[in-house]
Amino acid sequence: MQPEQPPVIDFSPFYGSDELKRVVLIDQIRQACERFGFFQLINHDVPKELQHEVIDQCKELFKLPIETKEKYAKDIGGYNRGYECLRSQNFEKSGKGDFKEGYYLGKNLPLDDQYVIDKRFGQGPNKYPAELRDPKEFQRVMDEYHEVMTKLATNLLQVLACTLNLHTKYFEDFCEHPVAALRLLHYPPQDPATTEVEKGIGAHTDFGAVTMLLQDQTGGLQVWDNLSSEWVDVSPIAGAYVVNLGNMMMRWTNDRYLSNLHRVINKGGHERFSVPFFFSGNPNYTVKCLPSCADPQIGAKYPPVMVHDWMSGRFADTYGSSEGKAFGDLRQEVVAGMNGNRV
Ligand SMILES: O=C(O)CCC(=O)C(=O)O
Ligand SMILES: [Fe+2]
Repeated sequence: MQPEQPPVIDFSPFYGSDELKRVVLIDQIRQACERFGFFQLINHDVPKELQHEVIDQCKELFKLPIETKEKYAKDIGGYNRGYECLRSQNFEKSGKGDFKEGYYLGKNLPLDDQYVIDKRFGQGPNKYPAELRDPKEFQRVMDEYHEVMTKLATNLLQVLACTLNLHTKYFEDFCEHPVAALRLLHYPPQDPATTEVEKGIGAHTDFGAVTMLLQDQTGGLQVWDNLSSEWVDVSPIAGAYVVNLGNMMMRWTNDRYLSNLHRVINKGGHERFSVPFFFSGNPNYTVKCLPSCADPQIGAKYPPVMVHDWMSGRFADTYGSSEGKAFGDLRQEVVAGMNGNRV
């Protein structure tokens, strides 16, 4: 089997009124979710200028001295916001740690928000570094971008509902007051002479429902192609989102849709910037096998789980004392899913 890149899908029919084009869009997304769990989305409604501003602000942020960035460390103060230094994650456990630094942001919630009071996963205030050249502009760009991406994810979930023969509004409650994180990422250039062991980010699957990633033109992202058993590049397309489903969506669809392995190796000699947006839904929502995905013989393979519990558990796995699941564990989980009975 020849390796294949995930498909590029035109989202414009979502905004139009041509029913036939909508049906084609739904079919394309369904096939991509079953085959790869990955696709690239073009002709969405996120302004290109805002995307450029986000990448520019990333560059400003990571230029700050390490002592300044460490003042905003993710480990200080909870809420899953702030800076994570180079090598702080080690997905494959085989090398020195992933060669990237990151910065988590979310919706900037006040401390008296009920979800913050209830200590719901990922709900809280942002950290905006005061040392930036223009801190106010950083905040404006990130807050605006978070809002626009929340809307795009909500729109995409409407289409996903249709791909699963569910009502367009099926995921509406799930999309209310969502756990939604922006992760600004900076990958310094790797030494081209190093072995494959060195990774920008080691092979892993994402935890949540859907991830929508903005990447610059550097390249380096790869996804596992199960049919050819090879890593394939996800080549940068200016302005496009690399969309992938997370483990929660795989579980929700009873393994019908795939949460696929991906990794980054940045050997092009340039620094790389990317910004994944992780959408995981309302923390109080209970995810249980979708009605259209239950297996005729065995029904649901997994018990229901609350979004808050699922996300807290998966994050503890990755950032906890054991520093994450080994590649083998994650892989096994995904392969088990792919071999599972499909509806
Ligand atoms: O930077 C990328 O292209 C991938 C990032 C990623 O997979 C993640 O943060 O989960
Ligand atoms: Fe990822």
